[in-house]
This record gives sequence, C-alpha cells and structure tokens, in this order.
Amino acid sequence: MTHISFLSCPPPNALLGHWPFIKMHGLQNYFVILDSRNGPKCLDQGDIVRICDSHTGVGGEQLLTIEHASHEGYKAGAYAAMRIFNTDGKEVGACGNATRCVAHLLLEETGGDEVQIETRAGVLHCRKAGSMQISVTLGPISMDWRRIPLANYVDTLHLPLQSGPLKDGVALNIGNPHAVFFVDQLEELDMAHYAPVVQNDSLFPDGVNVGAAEVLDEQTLRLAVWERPGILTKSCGTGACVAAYAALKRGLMTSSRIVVHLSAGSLKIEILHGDMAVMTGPVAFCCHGFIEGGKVIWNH
Ligand SMILES: N[C@@H](CCC[C@H](N)C(=O)O)C(=O)O
Repeated sequence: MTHISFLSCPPPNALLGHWPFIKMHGLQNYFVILDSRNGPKCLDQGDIVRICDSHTGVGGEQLLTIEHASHEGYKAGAYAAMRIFNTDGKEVGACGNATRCVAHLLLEETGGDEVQIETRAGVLHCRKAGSMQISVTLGPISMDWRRIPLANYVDTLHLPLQSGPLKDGVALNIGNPHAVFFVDQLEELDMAHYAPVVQNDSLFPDGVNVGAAEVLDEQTLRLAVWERPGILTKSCGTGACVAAYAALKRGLMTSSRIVVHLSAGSLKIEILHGDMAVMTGPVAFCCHGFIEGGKVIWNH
C-alpha cells in the first residue's frame, strides 16, 4: 500500500461521476483525497458531507481535493494546490496532518524529496523526513485579533473567556483559527463538555479549533484538540503548531523544538524565524477505490 498514488488509479470519468479516491491518515487524522487535476469535479456541500460520513460514504475527518496551482501559486513555486473541507462541507484554510498526506502523494508522483503546495494559507514547503515521514512548514502564525478572526479587540495572549478549566487562553491563526488553553490535568478534562462553549462563542465569528495543552516539561506538551465543526480528533497538526507557539509566547517552554503528544502519537514542532512552524510526523494509507454514481467502490 505504500506506493499508491493517483498515477496508479483509473482515470476519472466526469460524465459517469467516476472519481478515484485515496484514503490516508496523518497520525490517525483521516482524509478522503480526490484528484481534481484531470477533469472537472463539481462537489457540492452535500456530496462532501456524504463522502466524509462512514455510513453513507468513505468516512473521514476532512475531504481534500488536489488541484492545479493558480498562476500566482505556480509562480511562487507550487507544484499543485490543495483544498480542505470539513465534514460539514465547509472549506477551511489549513490542515497540518492533511498537508503531510497530500505532500506524500505528490512526492510519490514527482519522485522528488521536496514539494511546494498552494493552499488558502499560502504556498507550503514540504519535504521527506524519513520513511513515511513528512515535514511541512506552516505559518506565519498570527495573534492579531483581526486575522484570527475575532469579533472585537481583546488581548489574544490572555483571552477573557472561560469554560470550566479552559481559561486564560491564547488565540492564534496559522491559516485556520485556534484557541489554546493550558491546563493542569489533561486526562481529567471532559473536552466534549467544555470545548463547544468556546468553539461557539460569539468572539469567534468563524468558530475556532479549541486546544487544551498540559506542559509536561520545558520542551514537551500533551494536547487534545476539539476541532471545528465539533470533533475530538486523535491528532491535529495545526493545533500542535499553535500550542507549541503559544507555550513559547507564554514563557512555558525554553526550547523552540517541542514534542507534542496527542492521543494517537507525537508530532515534532520547531518554531523558526519567530512565527513559522516546521511540523514533522507520519503519513499512512488506509485504502483506495472510487466513488461511482454516489456509491463507494473499494479497492483494498
Ligand atoms: N486536523 C487538522 C485541522 C483541520 C481543519 C480544522 N478542523 C478547521 O476547521 O480549521 C490539522 O491537522 O491541522
């Protein structure tokens, strides 16, 4: 399964609605990936919801489409573009774990060690970092309230917002919005109870991904993320980057190389040039197949 790429999939047939997909995961964050470069694909919000649902479709936490880079992206060195959709069908700006998976597919295709991918969060540089390991540079990370976005000015290093033990958080944007709260005992925290209150607070007009981080030592964090649109994921790449950045900003870390433990495993984060994050972690294949006339045909 390690050498699957869209080159080995049958060509899409837009008339029959015959679309090859590859399902991958980045540290148990699951993605359905469609290649939109070989023909027009018109997915509406309902299609995305159905494909991401494991009862009616393939099942995944995001749907990703690989597209041709725009003229500007191409000029900036992008080999291809990717779009990211949550399970509610809404497009989002960034997904760290997904970027690693798409980078792996594109590197299989080009045979190279490095690739640049255009996203709504900019052209992201990705490189091989070992067997089924990819590094992605994400950022710049912003704490400007307008860029997160917030509904009004507040101190983004000390959010005036509380939901149980989630208090005195940090708000950031790394292409998508996050709020990170430092807690004493992550294992005892009921994220499903407390995080939705923050996620749906009117301070966040676009909603927010809610992270709870426990400092284990000065270069290690434990993290849980309640992602938009309301899912406790086993890992969140952008969440790990902003948690590491927030911990540095709050003076909780002495090293800019931080290991973030999530329930599915660990991601290595390095904060560079003040506001960029290099995230390194694994990618893996689940299965591939095609979606035809609304049905999923599997090829394991
Ligand atoms: N799991 C992702 C983040 C996916 C997007 C998020 N749900 C949002 O709404 O912004 C990651 O690995 O970064």
